[in-house]
Amino acid sequence: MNPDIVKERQNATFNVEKLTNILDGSPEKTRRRREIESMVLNDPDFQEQDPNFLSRSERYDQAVRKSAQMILKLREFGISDPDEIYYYKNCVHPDRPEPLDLHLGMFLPTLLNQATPEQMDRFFTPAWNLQIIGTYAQTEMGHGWWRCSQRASCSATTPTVLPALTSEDWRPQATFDPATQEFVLNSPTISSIKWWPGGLGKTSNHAIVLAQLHTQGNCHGLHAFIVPIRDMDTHVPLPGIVVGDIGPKFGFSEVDNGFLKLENVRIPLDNMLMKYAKVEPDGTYVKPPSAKLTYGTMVFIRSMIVGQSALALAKSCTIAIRYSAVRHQSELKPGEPEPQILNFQTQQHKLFPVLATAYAFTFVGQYMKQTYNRISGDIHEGDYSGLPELHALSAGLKAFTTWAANGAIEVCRMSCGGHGYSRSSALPDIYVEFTPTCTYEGENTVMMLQTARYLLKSYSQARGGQQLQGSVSYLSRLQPQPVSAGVPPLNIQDLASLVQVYQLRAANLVELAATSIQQELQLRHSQEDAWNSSAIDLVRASDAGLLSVPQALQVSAHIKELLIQLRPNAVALVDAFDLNDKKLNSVLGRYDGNVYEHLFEWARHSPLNASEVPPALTIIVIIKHNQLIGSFFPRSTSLSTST
Ligand SMILES: CCCCCCCCCC/C=C\CCCCCCC/C=C/C(=O)SCCNC(=O)CCNC(=O)[C@H](O)C(C)(C)COP(=O)(O)OP(=O)(O)OC[C@H]1O[C@@H](n2cnc3c(N)ncnc32)[C@H](O)[C@@H]1OP(=O)(O)O
Ligand SMILES: Cc1cc2nc3c(=O)[nH]c(=O)nc-3n(C[C@H](O)[C@H](O)[C@H](O)COP(=O)(O)OP(=O)(O)OC[C@H]3O[C@@H](n4cnc5c(N)ncnc54)[C@H](O)[C@@H]3O)c2cc1C
Repeated sequence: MNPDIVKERQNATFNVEKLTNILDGSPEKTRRRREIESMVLNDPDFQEQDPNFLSRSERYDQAVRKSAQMILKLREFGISDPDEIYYYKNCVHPDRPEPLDLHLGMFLPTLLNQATPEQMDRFFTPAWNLQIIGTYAQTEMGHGWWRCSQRASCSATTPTVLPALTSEDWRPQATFDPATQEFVLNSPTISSIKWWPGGLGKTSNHAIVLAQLHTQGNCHGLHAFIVPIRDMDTHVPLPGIVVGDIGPKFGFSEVDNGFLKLENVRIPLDNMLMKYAKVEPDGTYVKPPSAKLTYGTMVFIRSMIVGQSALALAKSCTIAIRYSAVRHQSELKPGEPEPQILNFQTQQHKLFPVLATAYAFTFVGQYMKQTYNRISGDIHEGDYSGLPELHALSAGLKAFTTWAANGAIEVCRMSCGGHGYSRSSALPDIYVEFTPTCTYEGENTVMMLQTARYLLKSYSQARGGQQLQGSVSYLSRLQPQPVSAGVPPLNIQDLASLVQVYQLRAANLVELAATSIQQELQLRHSQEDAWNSSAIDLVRASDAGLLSVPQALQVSAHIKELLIQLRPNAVALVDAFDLNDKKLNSVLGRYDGNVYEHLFEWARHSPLNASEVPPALTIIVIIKHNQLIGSFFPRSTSLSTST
C-alpha cells in the first residue's frame, strides 16, 4: 500500500462503511451488491483480455461471449430483479456498453409497457430466455426525432396521399393490408433507413421498429411494431431485410449499432404493440388513451441515465483524487519535499466540486428512480395525470446531469496530467462511453426544450391562479422580481436560503422566456416562429444561480474555506463509493495507490512490445543499410547515410 494513501485514510474523520451503506440505501443492500460483484469478478468465465489491446471485431466477439455467459449465469443464480440484473451486467462489462444493452434496456421494457398479454407470451417469454434477441429502432439516417403533427406527410387525421410531398418527407411506413391481415413495412427513402440502434448490426433477430401507421387511407403517426429480422435458426437476415453494422464510432466498440432497410416486409396484424393503440381486423384504428404512451421506454431510460451520470462522476473523481494523493510535483517551499498534488488549491478546486456533484447526482438519481417507479405505477393503473411532470423531469434531468458529467469527466482526466491521457487511466474510456448520453435518448437541447414547454405551461397556469403541486410548485409561491428590485437576501451557509434563491432565479428565467415569446409573437405572428426565436431563453429557463457581485465574492471565499475543510476526507469520500479495482479498471485509481509499478507493467503488455523489432521496421533497417536506395530514389536524391 502506498504510504501517502494509507495516511489519507488514517486522517479521515468519518466511518467510510456507514457512508457506503447510505449511498447503497442500507447495510443489507451493500452486502448484496458486494455479493453480486464477487460472483462476477471471481468467476473465471468472465475473465477477459484487456480490450485496450484488441481490435474492434475482437472486442465485439469477447463481449458477445461474456454476454452469453451472463444470461446463463443470471438464470443459474435466479437473478431477476431489474436492479440486480443491471448491477450484474455492469460488473461483467465494466464501463462498457455491450451488444445486449438494447435487448435488456429497451426491447424488454417496451414489451412490458406496451405489449398485450398475448404478445407477452409470444415475445417476452422467449426474449427473457434469449431465444429472441431484440433491439429498439427509432432513429433514422435523416431524422432522430419526429414531429408528426406538423408534417404534411403525417397527421392523425390526414389522408395518406397528399400533394406536394418530396420524397425526403417520407419516413418508414407500416401499411395495413386487410386482405392478408398483415402490415407491409417499407423504408421508402435512403434517409428513412433506420440508423444507430444498438445490437441491430449483427446481434439481434428481432427489432421494435417505430414507423408511421397507415390504415384505411389515413396516417395515424408513430407506432411500434415487432419485426423479425433474422432467421431464428440460422441467424441469416430474412427476405426484404437489409441489415448491417454502421462502422466504427468514437466509442461503443463492443456495440454493433446498425442500419435497417425494410423492403416490403410483411408482419402479422398482431405484431403491432397493441396494449394502448389498436388496429381492428377490418383496419379500423382505435386511439390510445394518450398518444404519449408510445414514448414510455425513453422516459424509463432517461430516468436511468441520471443515475449513470452519478456513476461516471464517482468513477472519474475516484481515479483523479486517489492519483492526486500519491502524485508529487514541484516544491512549494524551497528545500522541502514535493507536495502531493492534492494539496494545490487549484487541484482541489478542480476536483472537489466534481466529488460534490457525484454525491448530489447519486441522490438525484435515486429520487428520479423513485419518481419514475411511482408515476409509472399510476400509469399502469390507468392514471396518466403524472406523465407530463415525469416526462419534463426526466428529460430535463437527463440533459442537465449528462452535460455536467460530460464536462467534469474531462476535468478529471486533465487533472491527472499526461497519465490521464493514457488509456491505462480508464478516463478516456469513461469519457467516450459516457459522452453519447448527451445525444441519445433525445439530444440534450431538444430535451431542455421539452422541459421548457412544460415549465411555460405551468407558468401560465400559475399566473392564471392555479395552485401548482410537485416540482413546479415554486412558480405559484414566488412572484418573479424585476431586475430593478435588486437581489434577494442570501445566507450562503443555509441550504434553505440557497434553494430559495435558485427557485427565484428559475421563476425569473421562466418569466423571461414567456415574455420573449409574447414579444416575438407580436413581431412574427406564428407560435412556432416565436418559440424558435425564444429558444435560447427557453433552454436557460430549464437550467437554473441570482447573485450580486458582493454575494458572488462571498460564495467564492466560502468555497475556499470548504476546500480546506474537505481536504482531509477527500480520499475517504471517494472510497465510500466502494468501486472495486477490477470494476474501476484504472491504473491511476488503484485502491492501494501503487500507480507507477503497475503503469510500467501495463505498458509492457502493449502489442507493440510483442517483439523487440516489429516486422514493419525491417524496411527501415534495410533502408539504413542502403540496400534499397537505388530502386526507391533517383540517384540525384539519394539519402546520405553514415553507414
Ligand atoms: C424485466 C425487464 C428486464 C429489464 C432488465 C433491466 C436491466 C437494465 C439493463 C440496462 C441495460 C442497459 C442500459 C440501457 C442502455 C441504453 C442505451 C441507449 C441507446 C440509445 C437509444 C436511443 O437513443 S433510442 C431513440 C431515442 N430517441 C429519442 O429520444 C428522440 C427524442 N425526441 C423526442 O423525444 C421527441 O420530443 C418526441 C419524438 C418524443 C416527440 O416529438 P414531437 O412530436 O415534436 O412532440 P412535441 O410536439 O414536442 O410534444 C407533443 C406532446 O408530447 C409530450 N411528450 C413528448 N415526449 C414525451 C414523452 N417521452 N413522454 C410523455 N410526453 C411526451 C410533449 O410534452 C407534448 O405534450 P403537450 O401536452 O402537447 O405539451
Ligand atoms: C451511441 C449511440 C447509440 C444510439 N442508439 C440508438 C438506439 O439504440 N436506437 C435508436 O433508435 N437510436 C439510437 N441512437 C440515435 C439517437 O437517439 C439520436 O442520435 C438522437 O436522438 C439525436 O438525434 P439526431 O442524431 O438526429 O440529432 P439531430 O436532431 O439531427 O441533432 C443535431 C443538432 O440539431 C439540434 N436540433 C435538432 N432539433 C432541434 C430543435 N427542435 N430545436 C433546437 N435544436 C434542434 C440539436 O440540438 C443538435 O445540436 C444512438 C445514438 C448514439 C450516438
